[in-house]
Parts: sequence; structure tokens; C-alpha cells
Amino acid sequence: MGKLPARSIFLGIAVTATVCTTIIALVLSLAQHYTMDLPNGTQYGIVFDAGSSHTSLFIYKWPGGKENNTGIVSQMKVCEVDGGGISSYRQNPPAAGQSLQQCLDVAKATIPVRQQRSCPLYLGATAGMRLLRLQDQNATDLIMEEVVNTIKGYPFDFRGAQILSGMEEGAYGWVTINYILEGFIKHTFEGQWIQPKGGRILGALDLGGGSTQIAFTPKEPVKQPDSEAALQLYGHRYGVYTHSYLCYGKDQAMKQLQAHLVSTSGSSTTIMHPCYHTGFNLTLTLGDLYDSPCVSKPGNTDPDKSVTFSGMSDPNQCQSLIQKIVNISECAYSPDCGFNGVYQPPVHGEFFAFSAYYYTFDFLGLAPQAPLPKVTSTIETFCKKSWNTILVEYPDTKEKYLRDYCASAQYIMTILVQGYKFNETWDKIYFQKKVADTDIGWTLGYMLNLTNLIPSKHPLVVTGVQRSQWAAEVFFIVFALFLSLVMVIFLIFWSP
Ligand SMILES: Nc1ncnc2c1ncn2[C@@H]1O[C@H](COP(=O)(O)OP(=O)(O)O)[C@@H](O)[C@H]1O
Ligand SMILES: [Ca+2]
Repeated sequence: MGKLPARSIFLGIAVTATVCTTIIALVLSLAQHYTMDLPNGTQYGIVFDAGSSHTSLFIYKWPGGKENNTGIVSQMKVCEVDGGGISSYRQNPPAAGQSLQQCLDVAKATIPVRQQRSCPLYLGATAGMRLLRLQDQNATDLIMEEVVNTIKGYPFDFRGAQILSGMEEGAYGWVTINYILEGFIKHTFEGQWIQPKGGRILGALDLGGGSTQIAFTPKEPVKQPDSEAALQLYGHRYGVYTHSYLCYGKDQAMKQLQAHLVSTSGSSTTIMHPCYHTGFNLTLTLGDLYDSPCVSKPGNTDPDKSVTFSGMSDPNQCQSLIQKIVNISECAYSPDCGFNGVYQPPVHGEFFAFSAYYYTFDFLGLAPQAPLPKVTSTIETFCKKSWNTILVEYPDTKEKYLRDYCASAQYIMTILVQGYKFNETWDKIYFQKKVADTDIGWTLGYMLNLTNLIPSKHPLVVTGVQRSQWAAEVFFIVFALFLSLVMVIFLIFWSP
């Protein structure tokens, strides 16, 4: 009887001690991991995208203290401003400021009060304001002043309103995509920063209303320094080729088509338009037609004179008309050109095509990666329909978009296939609006850059524990378990 309690006591003490040590080690290890990972509350950032046709406000959020991880900033809310883009307020600049109030109120109601003063807010204007600046510097300055005054009336950390250059617009779209897809870098479980294998870096294709941008990392280094955005992100240098074609956004391209038709129609007031549907008529004053620096007004134009465009539903002639405004033959860097003689290295890798690229393809019911023959046949069938059929088939679509889908789809095909030369590589383009619930566009990349949310060097490991520390902890736990097993076996078979 004397031996058994002694052995049981030993056995009990050994097992309890080992289990306790193991649990304590595990708890300490996890506690350390989690306390270092604990967010310092959610942080917020706001960006106004003041586009040529429309303004949107994006609210982003991220867990404080974790901002160095890619993919951690996500879109929380988007607010659509009523009315046109800020450049449309040329005759009434204060109204440009007022137009932003409703979305600023939404932002105020969305972001917790104690976080508002530390919430950075930016406004970036794109091609609409770049075009207005070419026409009327004074009106441009007044509009920018008015939007600044309105924003300053709100309790956010306003960091400025800017007109982005085309290069910036292209490059920030590229940053956004690759940031969301974590193409740059990944933070591993062991606390290491790695360049993901295969380095899936995507290109960006943005079709706005006033301009269109292409941005990608070419296979060979960029040969024209002024076409390259050199970005230093997470200790890695990216040579991003980017070009913005001003006047080649969807709306300005449509205007160029109309102006070309007028210029070749003599003095007639009814002009056949091959890209519009039969039965559709659009009447414009010449003042409206020539209100943009993208079209040149003939000397003797009477701005009050009207012209009527009458649809023909003729996709072949529409294609020929588009070729008149997109020059695909001239190239001083042969064969390295986009269109209009612009230098462009061969397209390389996969691409996301967003904004009006996406809207147009989505409207036509095309899948994000529809094969080229399917795309061309869908566009042709659609363009041949009469306006009456279109109105019956799409009763809920706004007419201002509906009338242009045929022309814009054909325009898209011309610039992608013949312009940028995605003939062999068509299947590398994804027509996409969002990734991980975040809209694709330049705004996120712009905010990440201006808020220093992407370090240029490899970030320090601020979350988690070091690999060596993990190894030591795992070793200790395994060793403790092994020791306990040895003791248990020893005590079971021990019989002094
Ligand atoms: N639902 C839609 N269908 C078709 N086109 C659309 C739709 N929504 C927006 N767009 C188009 O997308 C483009 C957006 O451009 P925008 O960002 O305003 O100009 P930019 O980027 O050139 O300053 C415009 O041409 C607009 O007409
Ligand atoms: Ca845009």
C-alpha cells in the first residue's frame, strides 16, 4: 500500500506540472502574438473622385497599427454626388462646392465622431478639369477654390484638392489593383515579408469620359523615361509604363466622332451617324458640339445653329468612322506604339479593364473574360438593332448611356485590339469593376500613396513574433511533452 500512493503522487505531479507548463507556454506565446496584433481601433480615409462626368466619394477603413500589410485597407462606403462632374460648373463655380455637401454629410454620419478629425480627406480631379484648364484657367481655379471651401467646413483632416496628371491617374489605378490583389508582397504566418511566387502583377486599363489610361509593367525596361512611373514599394522597384490619352475617354471620343461627321457633311443639318441605332435622332447646337478642346471648331461656326444626327445601325461604317479618330498606322518607335503614334512597349501580363470598359461589357451581358469571337459577334448583333427594339429590350437603362453603347463598344475594341494590340493576348484582359468589395480605380492607390500607407522599404515586422522566437517556443513545447511522456513511462514501470 505504501508504494502505490507515492508513485501516484509522483505521476500526478509530473503530469500536472508538464500540462501546466505547456499550457502556460502556449498562452504566453498566443498572448504575445495577439497583443502585438491588436488593432488600435479602426482608421478611416476619404477620397473624392472628381471625374469628368461624375463625382464619387469613397470611404476607406483599415485596422490601426496594421497599415503596412497589403490588402488591409478596404472600401467601407461609396457616395455618388448628384449632378455632373465639377468641371460642368464653369458658369456657376459655387454650385460645384455645394454639390459635394450631401456626400460630405454621409461621410460625417458614417465615420465615428472621435475619428473624424484624424480622418485624411483628399479630392482628386481628372480629365474634365484637365480639359477645362486648357480652355479656361480662371474658371478652373474658381471651381477648385469652391470645392476646397466647402470641404473645409467639415470636421475632417483635409489634405488638399488636386488635378491629377494623366500619368498619376494611370499609375494610381495600377497601384490600387496590385495592392488589393496583394501582388506586391505578403505577410506570412511566421512574420516574414515575401514577394509572392510568380509575382502576379496586373496591368490597369481605365476608360473615363475625358481620358483613357493604360498602365503595366513591360517585359523589357521602358525606353522612354517620360512614359515611366518609377515606384518604390516594399523595397522593390517597379518600372510602370503608363500613358493617358487626353480626349480619348468615352464621352470625348463620341464627341470627336460627331465633329468628324459634321466636318465631312458640308452644310447639311441632318447627318447620318452609323454608330447610332436606326430611328434614333439627336439634335445638338454647334455651340454644344464644339464646347471642348478635343474638337476644333471651324472658323465660321454659328454656335446657335443645330445639327441632327440620325442613326443608321451600321457596324461596318461605324468601325470605319472610329478609325478616323484613332490613328493606328503612324509609329515613330515601330513596332512599339499604342495609337496616335504614342510610344508603348508590347503589352505584358494580365490586365483589369474597369470604369467605362466594364460598364459597356457588363451592359452587353459579356462575361469578364468573354472570348474575342463572342465579343465581336455580340457587339455586331447589338449595333444592328433598331432604336425601338433597344428601348423595348432595355426600358430601365438611362438614355444618355443607351444611345452610346454600340459606339463605345466598337471604340473599345478598336483601342484594345488595334491600338494597344491585345490581338494575341485578348484573353489576358478581365473586365472587372470590383475586387474584394473595393472599386477598382485610382482613388485607393492615391490615398495609399499620399498617406504613406505603403512603405518604400521593407516594413519592420510590427505584428506577430519573429520566426526564431516561434521556433524556440515550438521546441520548448515539444520538449516539455516529450519529457512528460518519458516521466509517465518511467513511473508506470518503476517498481523499486
Ligand atoms: N452605367 C454606365 N454605363 C455606361 N457608361 C457609364 C456608366 N456609368 C458611368 N459611365 C461612363 O464612365 C465614364 C466615367 O468617366 P469619369 O470618371 O467621369 O471621367 P474621367 O475619368 O475621364 O475624368 C464616363 O464616360 C461615363 O459616361
Ligand atoms: Ca475616372
